[in-house]
Amino acid sequence: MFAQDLVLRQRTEILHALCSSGSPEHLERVVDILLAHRELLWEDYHNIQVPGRALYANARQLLDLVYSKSEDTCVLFLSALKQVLPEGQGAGLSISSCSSSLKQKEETQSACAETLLTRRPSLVSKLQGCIDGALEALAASGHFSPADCDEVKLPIHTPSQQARRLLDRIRSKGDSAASVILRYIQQRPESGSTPSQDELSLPKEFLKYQRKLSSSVSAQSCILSTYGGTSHLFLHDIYTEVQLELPNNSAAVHNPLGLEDVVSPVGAVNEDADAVLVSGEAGCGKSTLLQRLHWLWAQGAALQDFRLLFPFSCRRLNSEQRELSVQELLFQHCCWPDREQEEVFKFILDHPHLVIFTFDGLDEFKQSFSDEHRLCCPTQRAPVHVLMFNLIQGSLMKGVRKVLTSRPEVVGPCLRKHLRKEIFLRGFSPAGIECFVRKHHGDLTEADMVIESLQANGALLGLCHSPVLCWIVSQCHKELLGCGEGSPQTLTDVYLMILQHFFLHQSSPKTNIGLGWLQEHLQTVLHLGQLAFEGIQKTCYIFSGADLETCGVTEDVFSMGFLIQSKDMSLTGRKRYEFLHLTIQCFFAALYIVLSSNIDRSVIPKLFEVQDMKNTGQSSACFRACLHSTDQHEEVSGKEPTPAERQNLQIMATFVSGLLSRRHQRMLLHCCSSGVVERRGRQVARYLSKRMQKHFRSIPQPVHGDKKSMHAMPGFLWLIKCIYEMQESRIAKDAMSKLEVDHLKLTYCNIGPVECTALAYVLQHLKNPIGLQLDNNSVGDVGVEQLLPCMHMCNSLYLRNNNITDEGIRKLITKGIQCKNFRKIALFNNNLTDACTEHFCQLLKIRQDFLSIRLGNNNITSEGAKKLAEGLKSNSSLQSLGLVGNGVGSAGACALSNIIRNSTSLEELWLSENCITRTGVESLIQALKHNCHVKAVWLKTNDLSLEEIEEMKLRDSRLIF
Ligand SMILES: Nc1ncnc2c1ncn2[C@@H]1O[C@H](COP(=O)(O)OP(=O)(O)OP(=O)(O)O)[C@@H](O)[C@H]1O
Repeated sequence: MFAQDLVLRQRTEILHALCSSGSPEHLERVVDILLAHRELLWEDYHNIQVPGRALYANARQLLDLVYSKSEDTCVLFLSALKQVLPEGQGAGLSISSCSSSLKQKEETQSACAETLLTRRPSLVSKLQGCIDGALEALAASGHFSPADCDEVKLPIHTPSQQARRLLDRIRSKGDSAASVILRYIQQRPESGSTPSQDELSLPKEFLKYQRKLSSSVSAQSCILSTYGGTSHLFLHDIYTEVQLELPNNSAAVHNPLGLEDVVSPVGAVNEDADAVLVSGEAGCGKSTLLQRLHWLWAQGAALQDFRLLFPFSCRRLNSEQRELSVQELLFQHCCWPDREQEEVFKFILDHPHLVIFTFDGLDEFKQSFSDEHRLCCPTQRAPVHVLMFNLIQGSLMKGVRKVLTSRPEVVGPCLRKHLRKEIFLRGFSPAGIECFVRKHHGDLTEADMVIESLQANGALLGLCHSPVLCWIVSQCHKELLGCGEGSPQTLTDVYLMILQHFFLHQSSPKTNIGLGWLQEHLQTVLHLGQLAFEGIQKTCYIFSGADLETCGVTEDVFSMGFLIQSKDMSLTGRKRYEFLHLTIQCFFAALYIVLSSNIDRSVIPKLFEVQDMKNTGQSSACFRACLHSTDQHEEVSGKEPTPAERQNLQIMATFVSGLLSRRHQRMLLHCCSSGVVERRGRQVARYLSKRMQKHFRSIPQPVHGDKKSMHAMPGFLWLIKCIYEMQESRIAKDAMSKLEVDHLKLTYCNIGPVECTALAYVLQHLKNPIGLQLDNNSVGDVGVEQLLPCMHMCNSLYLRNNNITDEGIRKLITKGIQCKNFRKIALFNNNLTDACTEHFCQLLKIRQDFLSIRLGNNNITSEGAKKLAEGLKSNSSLQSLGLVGNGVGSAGACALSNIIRNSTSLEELWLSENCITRTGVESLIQALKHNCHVKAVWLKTNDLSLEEIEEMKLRDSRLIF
């Protein structure tokens, strides 16, 4: 449905949403946005805001005007409405399409007055807190009379209305009054991202171009593409905060990063570089985060230091065959200036700090990043990859800020040295999952039921940290709620659910009951599968009509929702298509491998050799050549896969494992002979086992006397995820039977809840218990819960820096108490408070063989220390207690002293950085007099003077300052 229709049909609801509070604020904010985008003219504004007229009448006038203007105006109006209305209030309002055709409005304003208009929404909010100062500045410069000031300050106006009246009055005072107010805001210390000096003299053509680009970016970013196939949804309605972290996420744990921190100075490691990288796994929300930034910029709500934002999609840049200059790249791929191109471009070149580029999906780019081919001249033509790499490293257009997104594997040292900073995107937090589900479901009861069913299924909840999976699960809530015991456990289960969901929506419910639905749609699956499979082989994610035709994909497939029309900011006019999401393309490719009779026997083994490809290059060539009857043989077969391609192949292999698992074989038998299905299933099981054995053999032998320790090699996590997809304990047992290590180290491996599920699934089959070291990952409370099934195989568990809270500890310790092998735990730098010490107290009371508890860098106070002391009182085994960097203070130290006095096991107590004063240390000294077991008490960086330290050192050498 078109936006104009929606404005008409929803007139009553819109009027209610705008006016029911009785305040004109919503209406005025919508008008601000429309004015800023020049969708309303100044006369329109006066026709709407008639003083003394009823609010409803003003709102009706606005609706009439918007409706009578154009589809574009209605699109912007609806999106402004969504932006302005409080959460939930605009839930029922929707939009069906968003046209990106742009109009050029008559340009009459001079530069500063123009800035006041285009920045009206943000200026209204900035001026609210400083109306008096602004009026003083205008009065001092002679632009405002006392009567003007009184008029603005009328007590009936709210602060935001005063700000609007002030801006309205400045309009009639001319450009120099406008420049006074811009300068005033700029000079305020707290003004943040205010207009710079340059803005005061921005050329007219540049401003026009800026407006055109902004409207274009706004139209491109307002709707979320995953909802494009079957329904339309405003990004603003569904966008949910995601977790952003700096590489050393200790700062983020205590101080989460916000969206604007992507370009803020926080975490910058190389001030000379201009490129920021946002990295994260497939489907974790990188493109959506950029889309949100684009949208906020176009609305004047973020990144306002940048006057121009050029959004690029690497996926789309792949199809650019021509050599281009930078100017052509910007204007042809993003937005074309209607006049004075040279002048506009020159201005851009002269003011790089006003410009930001975004490059989405660096991993999808066909060429790997390289800085070998240098290019400095912005008018020189070059292949697009050369241009892009030179822009990123700053040899072209130095000073332009760049935001890149990519999957992590793809970022090599060559790119890394050009990065200002890297930010990890970790998908949704548990609260984010709930928030997303609530936004997705208008119906409260339905949302509650979905949340409840997720909470009852830890594996699925873990998967939902990935926004794309959270979207699938929400989309398929009916299937989810109806499946009872058999609710999805694996990635494959979730993708099968969305497949079934789209198919069921397509046909009559009766015909699809049972396992026959796949058979019914087999031809469609195979056609889409072939398209996906061939695409993956050629690094092709965008398809032409001809590609579709070659694979037999017909028009009726579009309405199902798997394929969407590709967004394109360039104006080629040709229709292109892409899968709803890259992971869906991988899933169809996997279905093709599993179901097609044209697939060569060697494809599955080759797929599982993907990890070796980078070493030999040979397997990849074979894999590429496996495709039956392809013309691209020669073109593609000799080339080594890029890290991103390798990752896609890994995702496909994961799906192939899941599809060929015994639990899904029955469904496949409706489409394939049992011989084929079983043979392929056996092949997968054999290869998984073989790969795992090979992996274990590569672990170096320990030096004599040392424990045998294994640091996970690349591919280990992928292999265990494949094993988990198979859901056959026999395979997990077989794979683990040969692992003989004492310590398994998986630090800095991007381990989240999903990986924890798979780890626990395989580790529970170990022959002997191990130390499991998972420091510096994103395990979180959900991940902790997923690890519980393998706790009995862990003699020590290291979970430093993993975003774990007291709730996670509650579950962990409740289980840990029952696991007799479990004796050591390290939880440095998590989000723990005194509440967790209650559980440790229990553990200490019950387990007289527990050896070490490390709780450094958390938020434990004297109360927590007292609880630990209570537990220690009846414990005779603990040797080491670490509380560095908490806040136990002297009261905490005194409580622990009471324990030290009688302890026969404690050897080391870590109390550095704990605000302990002389009183606390004195009490420790007294306790140590009665104890000869304790070897060291660490007390560095506490509240002690140098003299006190010198004196106390002499009193007991076991105190370490
Ligand atoms: N912050 C968010 N709020 C709401 N939904 C989101 C958010 N992030 C992602 N999604 C949902 O997840 C889908 C996939 O996200 P997105 O395409 O941004 O992931 P990605 O990391 O770019 O994936 P890939 O690396 O495969 O390109 C989106 O289409 C959307 O439905």
